[in-house]
Amino acid sequence: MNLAVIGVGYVGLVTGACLADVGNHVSCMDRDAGKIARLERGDIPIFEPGLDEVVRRNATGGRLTFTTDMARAVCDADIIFIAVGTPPAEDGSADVGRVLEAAMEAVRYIDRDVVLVVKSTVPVGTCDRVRDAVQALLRTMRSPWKVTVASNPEFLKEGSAIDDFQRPDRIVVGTYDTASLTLLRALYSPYNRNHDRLIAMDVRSSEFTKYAANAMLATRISLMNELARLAEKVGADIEEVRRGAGADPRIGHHFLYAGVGYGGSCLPKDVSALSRLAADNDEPLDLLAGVQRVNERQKHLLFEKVGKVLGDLSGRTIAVWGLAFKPNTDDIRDAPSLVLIRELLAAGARVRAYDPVAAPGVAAVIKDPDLALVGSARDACLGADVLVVVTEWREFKSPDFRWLAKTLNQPAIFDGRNIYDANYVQECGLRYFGVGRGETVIEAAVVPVTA
Ligand SMILES: NC(=O)C1=CN([C@@H]2O[C@H](COP(=O)(O)OP(=O)(O)OC[C@H]3O[C@@H](n4cnc5c(N)ncnc54)[C@H](O)[C@@H]3O)[C@@H](O)[C@H]2O)C=CC1
Ligand SMILES: O=C(O)[C@H]1O[C@H](OP(=O)(O)OP(=O)(O)OC[C@H]2O[C@@H](n3ccc(=O)[nH]c3=O)[C@H](O)[C@@H]2O)[C@H](O)[C@@H](O)[C@@H]1O
Repeated sequence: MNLAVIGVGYVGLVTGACLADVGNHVSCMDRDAGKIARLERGDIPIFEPGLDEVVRRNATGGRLTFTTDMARAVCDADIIFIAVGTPPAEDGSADVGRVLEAAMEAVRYIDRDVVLVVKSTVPVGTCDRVRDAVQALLRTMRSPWKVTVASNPEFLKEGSAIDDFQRPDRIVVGTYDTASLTLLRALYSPYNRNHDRLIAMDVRSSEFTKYAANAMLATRISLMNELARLAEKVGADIEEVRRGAGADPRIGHHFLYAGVGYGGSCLPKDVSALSRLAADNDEPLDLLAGVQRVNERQKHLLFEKVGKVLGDLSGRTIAVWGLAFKPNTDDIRDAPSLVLIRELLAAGARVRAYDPVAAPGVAAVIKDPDLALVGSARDACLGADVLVVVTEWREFKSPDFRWLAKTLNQPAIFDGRNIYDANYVQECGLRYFGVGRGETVIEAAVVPVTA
């Protein structure tokens, strides 16, 4: 099929590249000329494992092209995907302005009947708005073409986006008519062969499903983070609790990790947008308000812990491992690391931070002479008092603890992701502070620090 993808970000680029990889011809359009120029040179603007290979293969094969020109992008297209951003507006709702704008601009240039698929995450009712606006435009233009709108939210995760797209748990499609459902079913058939993963529904339910899923995920994390705080107080280890509770198949082991709060471009903004939608419809979601509150508080946890142990942070040097909001991405949108670093700097500390890929993003948003973004995990620890682990990149999982014990001035690790064995770390000569891992461990480990 001939496809156009409008908005070439984490979702648009993965969608375009993967759909080209199964034989479609995909034209990817973005209004960011710098991004398109890089893509045309074969330079992938985001870090996403495996993406560069799929993009190169399909660009070389002539199935994947990039442009800033909407007319070029949509000519010949049977299906147009809208994958532009839907960032939070001031009141917490999702700003769907770019979606409407992109849809209207695309429709101006169509040269056949098309299905216009909204892939961006949008509040319930947005596809109705897009449909109405587009129909009005077609009437004004006296266009001979028919545009059918459909909803097809994306569930991929950054860091495993290619695999998630190619082997989806489910493909949710919301349509107003059977013809567009038939077309989308055909488009997704390569991912749907052995097991029917396509879940067809009405458009509003499809839009809602995306928010419900992210709200559910955020709720699990906030509940675990809240339980972790209590576990610490009552002398339990949240890691043991996670293993025990998660063994119940109704609960499951996935997405049950206590940590430094959820970040990224989606869970925070989608929970906030859903809360806004609920309030606007006089059905406030009390539970989600708590989920958000817990998450905001959790982002301060590491700073509080470091302060509790070191006391006055002024003049201290803190090593930070991990800046991206999660491993295997360079995305720092709403990353807990930013909250921690800003708090440390405000308290007068110096920060030496390392991330395998996300440092340039942080350098662009925090410009402070007391923040050094260094080239390796070891380098971050040189001259540092303590080490704080914020993102669980694989390369941080098994460090040389004895080297750390010798190198850090006040040998202590604050493990924001509970990736280390507390006993072993302590045996190696470091104090250990995890998340929700027992007040007894913490109490025993805390020793006064001399300046
Ligand atoms: N990042 C993720 O993992 C996921 C994101 N989503 C949703 O997908 C949507 C896109 O998210 P991302 O890919 O992360 O965003 P992004 O910010 O990485 O990319 C959006 C792209 O759209 C372009 N754009 C904006 N307005 C445009 C317009 N009028 N015409 C042409 N291009 C335009 C921007 O220049 C940018 O390159 C959002 O609604 C998000 O909630 C859904 C699932 C996963
Ligand atoms: O709508 C979206 O954009 C996407 O949002 C999330 O994907 P993503 O933000 O890429 O990353 P996640 O793996 O969900 O992690 C989100 C945050 O939660 C944190 N997290 C995750 C899992 C966990 O057990 N504990 C925990 O603290 C991560 O560290 C990270 O900060 C969802 O998982 C995707 O299904 C969805 O498509």
